[in-house]
Amino acid sequence: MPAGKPADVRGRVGEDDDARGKRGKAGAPVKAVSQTRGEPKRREGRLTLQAVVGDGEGSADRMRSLASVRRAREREREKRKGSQAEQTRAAREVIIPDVITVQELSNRMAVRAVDIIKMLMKQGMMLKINDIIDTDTAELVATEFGHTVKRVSESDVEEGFIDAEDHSDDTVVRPPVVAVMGHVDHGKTSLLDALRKADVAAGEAGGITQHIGAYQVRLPAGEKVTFLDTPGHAAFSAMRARGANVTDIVVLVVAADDGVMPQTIEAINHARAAKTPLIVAVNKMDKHEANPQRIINELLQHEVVVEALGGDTQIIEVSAKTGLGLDNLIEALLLQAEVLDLRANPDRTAEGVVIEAKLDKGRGPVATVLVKRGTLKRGDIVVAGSSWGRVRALINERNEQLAEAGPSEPVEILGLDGAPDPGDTLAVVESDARAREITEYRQRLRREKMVAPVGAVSLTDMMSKLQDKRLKELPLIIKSDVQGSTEAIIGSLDKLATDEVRARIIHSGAGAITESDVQLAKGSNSPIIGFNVRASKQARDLAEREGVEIRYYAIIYDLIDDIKGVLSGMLAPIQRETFLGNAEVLEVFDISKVGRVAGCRVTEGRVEKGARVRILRDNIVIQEMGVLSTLKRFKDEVNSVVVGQECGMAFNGFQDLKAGDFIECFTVEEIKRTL
Ligand SMILES: Nc1nc2c(ncn2[C@@H]2O[C@H](COP(=O)(O)OP(=O)(O)OP(=O)(O)O)[C@@H](O)[C@H]2O)c(=O)[nH]1
Repeated sequence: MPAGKPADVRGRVGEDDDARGKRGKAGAPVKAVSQTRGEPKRREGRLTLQAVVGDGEGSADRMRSLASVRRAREREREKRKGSQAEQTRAAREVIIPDVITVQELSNRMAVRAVDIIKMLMKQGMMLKINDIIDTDTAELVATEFGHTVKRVSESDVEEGFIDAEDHSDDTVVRPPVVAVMGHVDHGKTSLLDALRKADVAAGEAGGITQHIGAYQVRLPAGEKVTFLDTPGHAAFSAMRARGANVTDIVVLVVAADDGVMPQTIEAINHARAAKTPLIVAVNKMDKHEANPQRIINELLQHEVVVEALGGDTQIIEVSAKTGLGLDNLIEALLLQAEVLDLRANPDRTAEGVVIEAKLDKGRGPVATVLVKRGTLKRGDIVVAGSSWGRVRALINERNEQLAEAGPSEPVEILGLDGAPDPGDTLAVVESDARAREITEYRQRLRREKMVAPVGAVSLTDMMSKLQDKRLKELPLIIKSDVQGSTEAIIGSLDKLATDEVRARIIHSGAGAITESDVQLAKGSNSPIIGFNVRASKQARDLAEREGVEIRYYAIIYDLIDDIKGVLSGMLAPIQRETFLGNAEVLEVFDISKVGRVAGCRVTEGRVEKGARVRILRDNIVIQEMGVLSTLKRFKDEVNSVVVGQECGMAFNGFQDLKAGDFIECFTVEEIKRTL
């Protein structure tokens, strides 16, 4: 290596750091820079000075100066050792995820980033502060600095962040969260507006004054109902696609003068896929052409059975225009809520779901959060999606500043450092550091697309899940050019169904594949089948982002054949056993290191190493032993021993083996079944 190289390299790194320092990064790198840059110059200076002010004996002086430099270096090394000892004294357990930036590693080790960069440079790695290093490198660095290392998987960062599954402490009754869905122009918006008026404070000052994505109606008897006030199923399924099921009850609005329409059916399928109960509001009852009976019949065709017909769906006749039946609708909601027994624990750290979020010019990022459990308080440190912040203000739809918000309460929060996405979970964390750790991880995940979208939906995935026997139904969404083909496809798929496996059609219809279909697919874990139709650009993009598979077909036979293949994969394979031979146990020895060894004679057929064995006593199976791993003839390992020959077999873990037992040897073949 040329003599000037190290200084050159150092210089370059110094400049890099310097440049970064100027870009306004933390103070530490800047400080580190001056030292790094100063070091070689100082040394150079001393060298020259010693040489010049010496007693003129040239090379001797030079020798002395070199010696003194050496001593200086010695001292420096000692000093460094000392500081290293200091670091060792402050050794800590450094948590290292799969991927970490130099900066983050430096934070976690409490070591200057520049020192890490220097160390990496010695290993031949030229890295900058924001560069990512892998776990092995990070571990090497951390141990060099005298720390111990705990490796965690990236996703562990989120561990314990949210425990949405544990509802054991959900003891207090909470208001229901209601979404209004239905066909275009059937009166969703009008109904939501009319319902606002049911609020006790609606007429007075302090009524609902701003749209925040949801509002709470307070009823005279003290009950509350929370309405998501973005009508339609787009918002509902967008949230569900992100894994957030905030809606407890769906109000399905059907105009009495129009009846069940394509979007009514879509809404039914969305609610059904989310297992959310429906209440049907037959709207526009003030119109003389209103025909509620017709709607009951049409709903029946879509397996929505109203109470009058022995089903469990409440149907309420209303008019958003005149206010007719709104009391009944609210009563129906409260009744349904009671049946659902909706509960939450208000006395815990809050968790919620983002319903809307925007960047407000004056107020910065604003997110409406529906609190699911716990109580969200001003001052809480929260993480929502890949944003975080300290809650600066909580504002409700009446424009009131709140100190806290409890379960099912929608509130706008200020204080986040960015706008999260609707459907993102919000959770309170204990510290800024924790919040930063989670959001940095999530941002990185987003930036680098390090992993496929969580829970990607594809037929191949399905296949492997099905082989795990976790699923016996194949959920599908089918879109085709005309209703006739949809029906033909569904008819053919139905014929494939057996007692063990079947296709379950989550949603079907004629027309292009829409974003709503993709969201439904994501939320219900089903691939989309397009027959002679294509997905819109937005739907395609969304499918790609969310990892939803769309398969296109032009020939029904191909489609059915593919699905048949997937369903066949769902059938548990048949296990076919082939008998190889029997061996009688003559004597049993305990041999140290090897364990139980049986001296046997093959009485029938043959025994084979690698085949399966079980132990029989008086022709009764007393133990399955798995695979025969040790088979010896005299001293040699052999692969097979035939009838009449003696052999030794080792059996660990079965103490009861006795002379006179028989060892049955067999193979097992898994035979795939087809439909
Ligand atoms: N006569 C009568 N008209 C109604 C009633 N409810 C809504 N309308 C009218 O129906 C039309 C559509 O109502 P919206 O509330 O906008 O319907 P929507 O379902 O929200 O429509 P989109 O937002 O376009 O999906 C409007 O002209 C309303 O005035 C009702 O109860 N009676």
